Amino acid sequence: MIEAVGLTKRFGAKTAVDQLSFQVKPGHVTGFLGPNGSGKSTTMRMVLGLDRPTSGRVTINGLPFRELPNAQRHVGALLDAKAVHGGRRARTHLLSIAQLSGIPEKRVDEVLGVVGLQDAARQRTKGFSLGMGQRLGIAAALLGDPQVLLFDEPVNGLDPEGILWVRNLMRKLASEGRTVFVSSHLMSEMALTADHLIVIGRGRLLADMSTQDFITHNSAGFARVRAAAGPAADGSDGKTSLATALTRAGGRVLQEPDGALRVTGLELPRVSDLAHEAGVRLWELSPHRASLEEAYMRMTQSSVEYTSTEDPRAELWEPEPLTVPEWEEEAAVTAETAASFFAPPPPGSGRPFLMPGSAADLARGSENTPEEHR
Ligand SMILES: Nc1ncnc2c1ncn2[C@@H]1O[C@H](COP(=O)(O)OP(=O)(O)OP(=O)(O)O)[C@@H](O)[C@H]1O
Repeated sequence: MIEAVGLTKRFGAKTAVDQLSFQVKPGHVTGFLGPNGSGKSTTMRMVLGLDRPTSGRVTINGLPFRELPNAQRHVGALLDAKAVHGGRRARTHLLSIAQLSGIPEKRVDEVLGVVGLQDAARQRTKGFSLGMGQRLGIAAALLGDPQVLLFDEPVNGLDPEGILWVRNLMRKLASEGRTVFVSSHLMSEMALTADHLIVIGRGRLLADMSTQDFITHNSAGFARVRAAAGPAADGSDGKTSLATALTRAGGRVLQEPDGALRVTGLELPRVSDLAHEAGVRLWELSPHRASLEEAYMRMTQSSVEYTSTEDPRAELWEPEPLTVPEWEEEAAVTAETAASFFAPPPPGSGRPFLMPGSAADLARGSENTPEEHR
């Protein structure tokens, strides 16, 4: 088991990892998720004794990595697949690691076979593709047949077949009772691979729960409804009349980019009845589930360190003025609205974790401002 308690790492004024506490248990694939720069690699480096924590501690089976007897035989890791001498052949690279750790030569050929590089064994690694490099890194991690495995972005550069292979390999390693800790920023991939998720943003813990619980807590149901173009029966704008009727009936209404409305808090038949009563014809009424990827993006959005700006194209075009109907403001500003869509708590159990930057946090005042999560 890997255990972090109050783990913190500062680089000068930069706090890369901030009071992280979590456990990674054997027999499971634990996904470690977070946006670019959120502190995943730094955390993994501290687990492996490559960076020293500023405060707090992290142990593997109760001991810091550096105090583990014959650590290389118990812990395998893929951190940076490019950290290989380009002039070396793949087999020679693995053989040198094996010899340093007292691992028999036969094992080198075994792992080359496991990762599908047997035919490239005698090629120099500088000619390797990104995907081949990843496979070689995974082979190195498997050399000592370790009980604890860490993989930093193992599917980087792999084709779909390679991604599927890594997914199955992680699951197989966990099913053998090993501790498997895998970092990624791809929520969709982790949802398929990991049983448990640890999500961080700006070095802080955002979620630590089973993948199933994460899905249940974060993929909210909603209805998509689209008013027919043109005026309603009373001559008013159909979409506005519909949104007003839905909001008055207790629904929460948000505008979709394509002009449809996203409604939570009302059953589909009720939406249909309300549209009928308002004299609005519908072109669409359908049930939907917010995707896990979307929930993850919402959760981590205020923790994203590197964000792009719009390309103004040197003022070659004028942005269109934005008109916000009255009902939209009413629906969008309540804390309940955002909280219920972004992170619906399970019935009777309260909120599972904080959603930095959500309207709910803002409504609570300075207690959880986005600034605090930096
Ligand atoms: N040696 C270092 N010196 C200074 N700052 C560092 C150092 N290593 C990491 N950082 C900073 O710490 C923060 C966390 O970086 P880290 O590489 O751990 O994030 P990450 O989640 O692994 O990102 P990515 O998904 O892009 O790989 C970043 O802001 C990074 O610039």
